[in-house]
Amino acid sequence: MSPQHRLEYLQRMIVTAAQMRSIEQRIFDAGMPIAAVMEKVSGRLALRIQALYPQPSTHRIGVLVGPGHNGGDALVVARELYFQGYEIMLCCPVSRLKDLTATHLHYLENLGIACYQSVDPLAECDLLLDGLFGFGLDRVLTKPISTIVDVVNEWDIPRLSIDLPSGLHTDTGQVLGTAICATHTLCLGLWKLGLLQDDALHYVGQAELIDFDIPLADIAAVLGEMPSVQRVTPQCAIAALPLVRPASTHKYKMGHVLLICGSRRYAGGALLTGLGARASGVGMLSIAVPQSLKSALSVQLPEALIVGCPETEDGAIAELPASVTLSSFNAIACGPGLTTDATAVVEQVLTSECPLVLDADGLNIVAHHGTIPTLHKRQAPTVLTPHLGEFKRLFPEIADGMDCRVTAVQRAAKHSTAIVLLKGARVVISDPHGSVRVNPTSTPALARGGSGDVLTGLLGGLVAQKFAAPSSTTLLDVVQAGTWWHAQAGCLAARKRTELGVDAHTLTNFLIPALARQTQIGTE
Ligand SMILES: NC(=O)C1=CN([C@@H]2O[C@H](COP(=O)(O)OP(=O)(O)OC[C@H]3O[C@@H](n4cnc5c(N)ncnc54)[C@H](O)[C@@H]3O)[C@@H](O)[C@H]2O)[C@@H](O)CC1
Ligand SMILES: [K+]
Repeated sequence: MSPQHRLEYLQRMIVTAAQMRSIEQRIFDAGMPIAAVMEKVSGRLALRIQALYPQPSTHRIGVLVGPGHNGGDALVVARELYFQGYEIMLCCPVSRLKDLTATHLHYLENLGIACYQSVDPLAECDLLLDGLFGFGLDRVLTKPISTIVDVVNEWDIPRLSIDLPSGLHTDTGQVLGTAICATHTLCLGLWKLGLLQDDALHYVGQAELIDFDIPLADIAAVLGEMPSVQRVTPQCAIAALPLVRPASTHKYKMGHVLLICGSRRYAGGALLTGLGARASGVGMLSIAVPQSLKSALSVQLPEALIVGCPETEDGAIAELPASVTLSSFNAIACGPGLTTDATAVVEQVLTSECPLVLDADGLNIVAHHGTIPTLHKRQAPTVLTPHLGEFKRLFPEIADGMDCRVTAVQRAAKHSTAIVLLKGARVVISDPHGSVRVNPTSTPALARGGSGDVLTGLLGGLVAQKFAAPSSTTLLDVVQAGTWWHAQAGCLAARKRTELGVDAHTLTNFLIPALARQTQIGTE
């Protein structure tokens, strides 16, 4: 495998602490000495740290040393940086160290490097390395370590965590008492699940993977040939998008999506969903809205077929006109701006045999009817796109006390037989078989009213294209690709316009530029 393919493969992998330990054990059992692995890891860490924090602007580095091999890594990095001319100060608040860690500490002390139990002498450093705990952390931090963590978090000094910020649970990303709030996290070998949990993001800072040549066979032996939990990468997202259209195609072969959205109260939801669907490249776009929105929407989306529907007194869609045949569409996306008055329409689409993307009030109506029994009656695939509040309404038993978004979404998808996409800073998507995708790149600029409507439209258009023509791309692939694309548009818009400047309408204008940019990168 070429280095580029290896890197792409590693970027997709996610491990729990138990899986990492099994992989590590296989390497040791095969004959690689533990000390040699530590040297290798730390050599690569030291190179990266020098690139991120070059001399002379960074000169004095404080190193927090814990009892295990995370502390050992930190000591070997400290030794290498010392020989590169950095001034090193150690803080090791524990007396019982693992043997290898103790040996390295002994050598550093013999080199004349000062090691303190207190952290106070490190207050004037230019950079702090956090080697207190890695994936071996198994309980809540207590004094004096918890105090040290709290003290350094107050200092105005960059903090670089080795493997993961000390104090974070490796799998759930939850804070065990307190945790280092890192500027950078250099994750070793394989991405730890906890770094992809929303609760952890405040602590993780800029995260990077440091490859240390774990044999792929050992990864596959533990995670499987097709690991069920994966990160979304640009390559796999781009591969699932309908970018190359057959030369002799026509509009009906490129999918026909029906959007059902909007109400007099939430007229904008229909437009944003429509603009998202338009960007998907779908061959035909039909939008069912309350009759009173029809003329305004026709002006704003001239290429779409706008279907005016009878309205309730409050201006919600009362029913679909008899002229609409649901089975003639390749996909339906339903929900944004509907209000819960549109119950009859949602019931109607649920009984259709058309692939369905459900969002917003579409989800609330399903939750009201009982999620699992309602979805079990469906013949065609369903994609649910809840935010956390909607997820709790849809799956109250699963959401109750959930500490890991990945396992919660996995369970929700299995129980409901739908694809479940849980929105958040790190969107998690699972199919009913338990295959999970986590989108690792996004922007808080997307935390804004209407950006979900854009996603629903985009997904609707992509799903319609998938079902319009036979393809080997799975529905999960399509949903992860749409999620990635939406996030990339947010990132590009935030770069050009600041995070404040990414209203949902603006976001739709960045969908195509973001894709154009990424596909050039992806094919280079
Ligand atoms: N997986 C791998 O292949 C490699 C792992 N390495 C490093 O080794 C680390 C894992 O090493 P370890 O297994 O020694 O684990 P850690 O270094 O994370 O620490 C575990 C030690 O801390 C103690 N401990 C756990 N929670 C505590 C708490 N709240 N308060 C006080 N003590 C606590 C444990 O009893 C144990 O002695 C990784 O994160 C990484 O930095 C690298 O050295 C080399 C390669
Ligand atoms: K650490």
